[in-house]
Amino acid sequence: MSTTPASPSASGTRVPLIAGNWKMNMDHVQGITLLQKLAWTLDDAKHDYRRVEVAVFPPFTDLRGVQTLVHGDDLSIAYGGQDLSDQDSGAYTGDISGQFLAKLGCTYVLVGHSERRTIHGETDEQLSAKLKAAFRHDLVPVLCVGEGLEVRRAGTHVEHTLGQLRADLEGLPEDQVRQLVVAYEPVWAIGTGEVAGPDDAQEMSAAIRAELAGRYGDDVAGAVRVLYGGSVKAANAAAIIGQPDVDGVLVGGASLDAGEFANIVRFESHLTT
Ligand SMILES: O=C[C@H](O)COP(=O)(O)O
Repeated sequence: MSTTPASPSASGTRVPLIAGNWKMNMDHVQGITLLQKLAWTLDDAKHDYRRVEVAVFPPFTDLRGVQTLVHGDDLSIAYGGQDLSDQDSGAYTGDISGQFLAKLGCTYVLVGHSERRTIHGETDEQLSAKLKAAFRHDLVPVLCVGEGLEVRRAGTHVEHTLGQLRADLEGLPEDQVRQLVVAYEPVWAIGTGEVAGPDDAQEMSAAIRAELAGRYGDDVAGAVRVLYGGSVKAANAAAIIGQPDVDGVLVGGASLDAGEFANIVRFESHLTT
């Protein structure tokens, strides 16, 4: 049964978002199978999508198939692109416009994932332009920020991550900032099995929210969802999302297994009361 995907309510209550980033995995056939399995598993568990929102970020080549399945089967799973160009059209070989993602029914788009920052050398200036491009096409950006191991060891991770946030949000109006999702991803914990503890996730999420409150006011800061990403599994998701300033998770490897990802979505059922 479909319901409109959840979003933060007008009262400021933040609906948790469980997002699966498939990265460069799953061709368009495998992607459909994975999404079908995920939807069936969550259906069997009578998952309430208004209570916990679910989104997937497949490779670009999967998006048309994902759109067809989501619409055809009336699924409540949202989806988005893993990146977008800061331009809308033109001679930019290999790039994908936000306009194309919007036309494919994407709700979200990842901006500044650490693999884009490190492997592709994306700068904060480019990411700031990509955020603006996303909003031009009514896409909700999931802005990824976070520090590498050396910065963490030096103890300057909060300052470093807030510096990225400030630079990326440069020039963005308040009404757009309030729609954002921010994902804190300590790079040293991505795909390594190393997980920042729930306290680390809370420390950074609270710092991000305080930064937003200082610049845009409590109302805006209270609306922005802050996710944690880095080796999240069903076994550690509940403790992380249980933190007061953590509003969900951005999952890589574990999102490629429908059963494991569904268990992360159902994190509330693993909470001890
Ligand atoms: O986008 C997802 C993050 O990079 C985390 O990936 P991971 O769960 O495989 O560590």
